[in-house]
Amino acid sequence: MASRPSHQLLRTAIRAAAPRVARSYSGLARKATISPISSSFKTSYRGIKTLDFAGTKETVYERADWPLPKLQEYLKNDTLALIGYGSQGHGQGLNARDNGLKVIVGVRKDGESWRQALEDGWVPGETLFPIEEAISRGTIIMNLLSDAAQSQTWAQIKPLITKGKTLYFSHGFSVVFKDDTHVVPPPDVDVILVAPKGSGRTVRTLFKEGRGINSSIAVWQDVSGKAKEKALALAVGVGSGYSYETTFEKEVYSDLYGERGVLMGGIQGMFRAQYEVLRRNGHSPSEAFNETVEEATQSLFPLIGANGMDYMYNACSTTARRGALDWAPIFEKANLPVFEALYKSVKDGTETRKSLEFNGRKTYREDLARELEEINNQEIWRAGRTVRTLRPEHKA
Ligand SMILES: NC(=O)C1=CN([C@@H]2O[C@H](COP(=O)(O)OP(=O)(O)OC[C@H]3O[C@@H](n4cnc5c(N)ncnc54)[C@H](OP(=O)(O)O)[C@@H]3O)[C@@H](O)[C@H]2O)C=CC1
Ligand SMILES: CC[C@](O)(C(C)=O)C(=O)O
Ligand SMILES: [Mg+2]
Ligand SMILES: [Mg+2]
Repeated sequence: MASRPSHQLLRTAIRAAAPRVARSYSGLARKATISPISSSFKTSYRGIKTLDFAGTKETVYERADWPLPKLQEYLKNDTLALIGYGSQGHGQGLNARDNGLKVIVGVRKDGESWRQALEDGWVPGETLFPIEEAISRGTIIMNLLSDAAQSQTWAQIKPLITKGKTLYFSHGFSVVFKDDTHVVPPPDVDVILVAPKGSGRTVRTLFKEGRGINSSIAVWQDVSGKAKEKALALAVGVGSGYSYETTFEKEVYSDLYGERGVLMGGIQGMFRAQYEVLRRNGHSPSEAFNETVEEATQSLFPLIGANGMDYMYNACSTTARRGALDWAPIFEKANLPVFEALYKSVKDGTETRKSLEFNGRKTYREDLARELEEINNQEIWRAGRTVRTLRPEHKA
């Protein structure tokens, strides 16, 4: 088994570093007029950590740096204007509201998002407004419109983002690909990024479980000198457990790449290819589905998630281990050129332009829904629906 730091070791390292961190945060505590941070370190442990990630030292910021009273105090004069109410708007908005922050939502009046916001308890005229009005009322403008809509609405939105406000994104897309999106923030506002590394639905469920999503944070423009601090506070506010520092560029390249690759497109393609070959060789739909998707998602992938690849291998037969070890490099070699092509397509803006064109259409919702319905009707996923009905938790 690969070695990893024990919790005991981690706790010892954290205790040893606590006084140094407490000192470095005492200045911050004074500026923010909050109770001295050193006292909270007596009861909670150090939130900021330098950890060794496979030989590279990186800094990770933890929620423990921002106990709720400190977070609320820090943002007490701010109104978070959350623009857009898709998956992230829902997750981040409800978490920030539950954290006691002042949050308002801005969406198109009477659109689908308006309806969903109403369902989640946002109140028209109090916490729910048309986009322009929400931006005017907010101090921290959280642009959570779809990436295509961020570009389309920029000309109307930009003049409302006045000096002293903070512009917040959850993706580096709009500002990094400015030649295509034309999103160039005003020079007199802080521009920050908090990008949860997971679906907005998970941002919400992990928060409700008392856990937190991993997020990337970055600063594009620091006018106040406090942009990073704000990003860290907001990351906690919207439900992050751990924040990893990056740049807008690195975030958008890795994110567009990952979702097209292993996270979504790659895994879909791999599942389908394996299933098809099983079917061509006379295996039944249930057998092909169980051996491809059900076992992966219900048994083996959670083992990787919990304890790593070696753990999953060791939980499988020696027969499986031998064969998988032999075939892994073959898959790696076959996939490497595909991933190289994908990264290039991301970095040169091809993926951005395709996304802007497609998701900028008036019919983007129906067009996406139509394609997803086609997938839903593929035999593999139809077979999956029946397999899932047999799960104990399934309710007829
Ligand atoms: N989905 C996720 O889990 C993640 C998303 N992100 C990033 O977060 C941001 C938000 O993404 P997500 O939550 O998925 O939202 P979506 O991409 O699903 O966008 C939905 C929102 O955009 C609005 N919208 C779309 N077109 C327009 C338009 N022309 N004018 C005004 N509003 C429009 C919709 O309003 P209406 O209902 O009125 O059409 C809705 O509120 C993006 O930058 C994304 O990359 C980052 C991490 C994960
Ligand atoms: C993997 C898709 C994602 O990047 C995400 C949930 O993190 C997205 O854009 O939705
Ligand atoms: Mg993404
Ligand atoms: Mg992502």
